[in-house]
Amino acid sequence: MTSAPPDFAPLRTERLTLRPLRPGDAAALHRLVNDWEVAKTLARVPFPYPRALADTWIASTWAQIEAGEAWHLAVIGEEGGAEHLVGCVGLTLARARGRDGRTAELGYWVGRRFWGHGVATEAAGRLCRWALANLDIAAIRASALKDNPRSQAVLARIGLRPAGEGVQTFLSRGGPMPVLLFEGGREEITGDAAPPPLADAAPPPLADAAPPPAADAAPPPAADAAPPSLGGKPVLLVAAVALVDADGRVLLARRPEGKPLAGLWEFPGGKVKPGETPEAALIRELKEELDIDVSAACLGPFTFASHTYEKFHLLMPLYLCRRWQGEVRGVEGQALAWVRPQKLGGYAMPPADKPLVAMLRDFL
Ligand SMILES: Nc1nc2c([nH]c(=O)n2[C@H]2C[C@H](O)[C@@H](COP(=O)(O)OP(=O)(O)OP(=O)(O)O)O2)c(=O)[nH]1
Repeated sequence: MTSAPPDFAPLRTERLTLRPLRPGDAAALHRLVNDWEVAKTLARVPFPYPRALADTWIASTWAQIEAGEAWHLAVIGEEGGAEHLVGCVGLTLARARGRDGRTAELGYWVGRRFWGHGVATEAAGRLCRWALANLDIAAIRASALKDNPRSQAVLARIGLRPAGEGVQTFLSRGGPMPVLLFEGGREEITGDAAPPPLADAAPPPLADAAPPPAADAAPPPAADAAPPSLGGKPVLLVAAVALVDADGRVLLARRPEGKPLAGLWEFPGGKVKPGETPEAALIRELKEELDIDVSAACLGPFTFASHTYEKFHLLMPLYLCRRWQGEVRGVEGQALAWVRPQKLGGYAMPPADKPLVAMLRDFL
């Protein structure tokens, strides 16, 4: 069994820290969970809860994090400058793949004296968003006892939706109990079925912001001309690139937690700012995001995406680039993957990218 704490950077929320459990948490954990009001809501917790079980369980959570099987974390709050254990939250990878990919099972409990403050929603929501952005999962499942409306409300607030009923064995209750099942995908939980264009990305002009007057130029648009829109939605112009290395592999970058569509893999790039050309935007983005220098001459127009999201219409020229200067690195801490064209389909990507992947596979 693992004897060193797992390598896991704590997750923070406004009021809480989620970090691996420590041996020193065992006494507080035992005190909080060896409470009938808490234990009776939990399937895998016996009651009474033996003190020694706290030590064994903490050690087993380390091994599970190291193995990439489950992430059970201590929820730590602060009171009067001192840290204290408030509860636990965990996600366990399901063995079987669901329809859209792997799923993880969510569980949590909060010590009775911390009830009623939104702790479970804050901690479980944070862990779910982290997991969707960093693990290879497409959905999260959970269950709550039929007679536990508080927990059902927490799951609904995180974005999980009812998914039927079931029966589960509860150690604490000594037998099978009826439960309600819940499930949520990336869109429900991260709330970005449709990433809104950010304020600074308000529909960029498709031409230069202030074209120099020229004698033979076409007449400027009337001052009250509507901003570019397609199908009644503002246009979001994004420039992206398929960087191809000497082995013919394509670079994908993972959208980090906090951004719309977090956890999906994309072609590096970003929004074209007012007054920029797509090439200039890409050169800037590649420096900012990957620390490489690319010249416009090395950006070959390849194809484009035209996709209607709920709040905007995305127009995204995709360039091909085989030459750049510098070592590619994820400056913003984003995960990167060099992927063989035939394997691109195995990466969850934004809906707009699906046709691009098929074209790249055929072309490369
Ligand atoms: N870069 C990139 N964006 C994509 C792809 N597919 C896709 O739908 N998009 C969408 C997601 C976003 O709504 C938008 C890109 O916006 P972004 O927020 O990543 O742009 P940015 O890098 O300028 O971000 P920021 O500085 O404003 O945070 O385009 C893709 O393959 N690459």
